[in-house]
Amino acid sequence: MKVKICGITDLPTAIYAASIGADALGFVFANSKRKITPEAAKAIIEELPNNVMKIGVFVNESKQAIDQIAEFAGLSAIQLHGDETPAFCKQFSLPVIKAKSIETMDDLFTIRAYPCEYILFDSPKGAFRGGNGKTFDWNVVNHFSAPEKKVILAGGLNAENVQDAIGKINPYMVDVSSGVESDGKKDLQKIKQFISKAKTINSEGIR
Ligand SMILES: O=C(O)c1ccccc1N[C@@H]1O[C@H](COP(=O)(O)O)[C@@H](O)[C@H]1O
Repeated sequence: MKVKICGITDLPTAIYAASIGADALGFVFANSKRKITPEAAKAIIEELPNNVMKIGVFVNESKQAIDQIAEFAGLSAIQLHGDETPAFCKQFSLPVIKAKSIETMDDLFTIRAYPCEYILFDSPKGAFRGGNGKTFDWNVVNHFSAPEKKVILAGGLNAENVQDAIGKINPYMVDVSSGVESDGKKDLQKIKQFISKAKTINSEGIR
């Protein structure tokens, strides 16, 4: 199972997560308690191995700003976590992850129209557009099928629930932010536990 650790704001955490198997790291450029400047993200990204995906998280940002930050910081993919349309998502040369808040089955119809390689299922928005540490009803998405898309599961995941989530949904990747923090800061022990749990379960949900 692939793992993304989101909301990276410092180099030691990024290096540690990459060294123990994180496949992707997320840098939030949107309004968030984890917001990072393009300069700080660039300084971290320059030190990371090539095989780790460097994902920029944006909410209702302009294409021009996204392109500028992506090139400056050295991003390898773009996560659009706001109200971006399918036409907006189509314009980028980097891979796009379109995030969708899931409440009812209707939310699954709209996501199929997005011309994106990746779709990300998250909880309904809270104080911020994402990163609120809340789960959603996984039953809504556990029969979702779109063979041409890679599904990323997010929203309130942690070391205690990630194996159940994988067993139920069998996503391409799991994404966590709040669930690997203590007192609002990334917790290396929690990152280690999360990655270890996510990577010791197969697609049939067998540990
Ligand atoms: O992490 C944030 O602060 C954030 C802010 C704005 C948009 C998205 C954000 N993060 C994404 O939110 C989900 C769920 O995170 P959590 O594990 O429930 O805290 C995840 O996709 C993050 O990439």
